[in-house]
Amino acid sequence: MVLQRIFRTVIMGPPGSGKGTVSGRIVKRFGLTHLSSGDLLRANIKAQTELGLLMKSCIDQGQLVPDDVISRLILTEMRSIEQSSWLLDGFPRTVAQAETLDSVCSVDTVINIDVPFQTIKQRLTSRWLHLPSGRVYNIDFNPPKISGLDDVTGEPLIQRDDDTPETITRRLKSYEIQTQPVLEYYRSKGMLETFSGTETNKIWPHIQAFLSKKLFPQNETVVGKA
Ligand SMILES: Nc1nc2c(ncn2[C@@H]2O[C@H](COP(=O)(O)OP(=O)(O)O)[C@@H](O)[C@H]2O)c(=O)[nH]1
Ligand SMILES: Nc1ncnc2c1ncn2[C@@H]1O[C@H](COP(=O)(O)OP(=O)(O)O)[C@@H](O)[C@H]1O
Repeated sequence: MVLQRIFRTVIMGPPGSGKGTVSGRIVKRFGLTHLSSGDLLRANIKAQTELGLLMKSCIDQGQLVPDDVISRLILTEMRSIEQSSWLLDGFPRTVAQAETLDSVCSVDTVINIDVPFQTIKQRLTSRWLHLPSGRVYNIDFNPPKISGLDDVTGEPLIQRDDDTPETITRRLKSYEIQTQPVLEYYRSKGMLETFSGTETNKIWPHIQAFLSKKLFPQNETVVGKA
């Protein structure tokens, strides 16, 4: 499917709401380039860059990394894919970050996945991750074909150091205090589209229909006409 113009979207939601899972589906269905702040930070930690080493303790404690650090990282990455349509996952997480993003580009729409915190807590302790690609699994929801191994590469999966019950509680708190105001920021600009539920498979068809309409308005069926 070829897009007629550059399309930029942000996906938001509390930790564990399914942003990575839905992003994978959006990439597959609409061919947007996925930019994930969490994946970028984890790649830096894995490669033991100076930035990665500095940020690891912050992330493991369930705190947000400083605005200037993550903004620089994301904007550098964004510049390298300037001519592509993209999907930004995990950024912005503060109003200051949203303002920085606004100052460099215009975003077409913001997708907000709204899942109750109680549902999330269960999910995150059984999350498994393929670090190089960011592919996520869950032992209850979408287990890998072979336990502990990535379906595509056969490489080992890991559990994130910040997916412990105590850190999850801290991340949810920081979401409430620092990130929920970003929803208000986008809502007041008329850019926010919220999808609520407890199951990704039920939320996904609505997101897919919404994006189809945004990306390919010419394909919309005209109801009521012969
Ligand atoms: N049980 C269950 N797990 C899900 C569902 N959707 C996603 N997950 C899992 O929940 C965890 C968090 O999802 P993820 O996409 O990583 O969320 P993110 O932190 O918002 O990016 C992963 O282990 C997913 O496989 C769902 O509908 N039900
Ligand atoms: N935009 C951001 N601002 C500050 N910290 C961030 C940002 N994105 C990611 N991080 C850090 O990386 C951690 C993991 O992010 P992510 O993979 O997006 O996790 P989650 O599953 O919590 O949505 C966050 O808890 C935070 O410490």
